[in-house]
Amino acid sequence: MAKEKKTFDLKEYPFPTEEIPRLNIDNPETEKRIAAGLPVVITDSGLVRSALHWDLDYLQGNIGDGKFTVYKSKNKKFQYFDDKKVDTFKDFEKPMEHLDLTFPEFVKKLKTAKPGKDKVYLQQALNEGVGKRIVADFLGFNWSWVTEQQKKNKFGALTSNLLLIGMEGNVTPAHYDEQENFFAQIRGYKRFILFHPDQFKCMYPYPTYHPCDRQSQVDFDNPDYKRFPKFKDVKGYETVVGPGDVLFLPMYWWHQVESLPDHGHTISVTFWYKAGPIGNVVYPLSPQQKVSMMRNLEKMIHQALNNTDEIPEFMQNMVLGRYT
Ligand SMILES: O=C(O)C(=O)C[C@H](CCCc1ccccc1)C(=O)O
Ligand SMILES: [Zn+2]
Repeated sequence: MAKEKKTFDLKEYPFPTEEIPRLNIDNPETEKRIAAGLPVVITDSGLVRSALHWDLDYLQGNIGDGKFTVYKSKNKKFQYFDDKKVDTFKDFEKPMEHLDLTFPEFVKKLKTAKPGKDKVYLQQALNEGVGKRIVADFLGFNWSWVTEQQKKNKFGALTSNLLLIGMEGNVTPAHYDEQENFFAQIRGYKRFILFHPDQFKCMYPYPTYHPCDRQSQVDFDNPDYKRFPKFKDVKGYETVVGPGDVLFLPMYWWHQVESLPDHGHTISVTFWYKAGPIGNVVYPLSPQQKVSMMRNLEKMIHQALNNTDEIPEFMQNMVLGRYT
């Protein structure tokens, strides 16, 4: 008997979305979608079968007594920013605070946070510093399947497994990553809203030299349609992943991630892979290739002018009235 479809009371956004297919690992369609660079929720993969018992107590007792990267935000949004680019933007206001806490310190903050007060989000790459039972759980992941997918789809090297422990209601605002990602959900429920890379014109990312490079400037909770008029035309895909689900999140696909309110804290692990070799170029270029090209051109102009203040006028002089 098929599992009854779980339904959730989800916040409405001002754009249409379609459901991302949920397919069993043995369904031939699943590998077809991965090969086509399309998102898919893979059920029954057992990818993180050895971690499904993880909860705060178990992790606190076994993850080790090192420090963990924890972000603190005054609101529910945890917008990533690149520390290395902060000083090129004098008036940049950090959207969240970076703390280094022991696991017990993190758990205490998570458990004593008052609603609407500071929220916290642990985001730490799993490395050899963890306790031996966590190492054993990590070795118990379904590495044969995920490594087979890496090879079949000619992904590059595995770069990191990020452990994510978020409070209910935490939001990672819309952004894209330059890596392929198998996102494994261990505990709690996360809503993913995705947009195809060809929606770049509706998402208005920050400039590449900005600390929030790769992040959309549009606030989904209060879109500024004057500055970002094409956001009105955006269309997305969405799903809610629960324990044991794995979302294949293809490189350059935009995504916003929300730990469902009122469903408790969430625990997830990412499997990020570098892009594979480019191979021969086929025309017309794909949206992903065009985004990569735009990034390279922006970086070249930034380097050549060697002055961020001159970039807007330079770019506008090149395009306005000539290509518009
Ligand atoms: O797995 C993904 O790609 C996600 O976006 C998951 C997201 C947290 C990601 C944090 C982050 C964003 C950008 C750079 C480095 C780290 C969540 O689950 O809240
Ligand atoms: Zn991401």
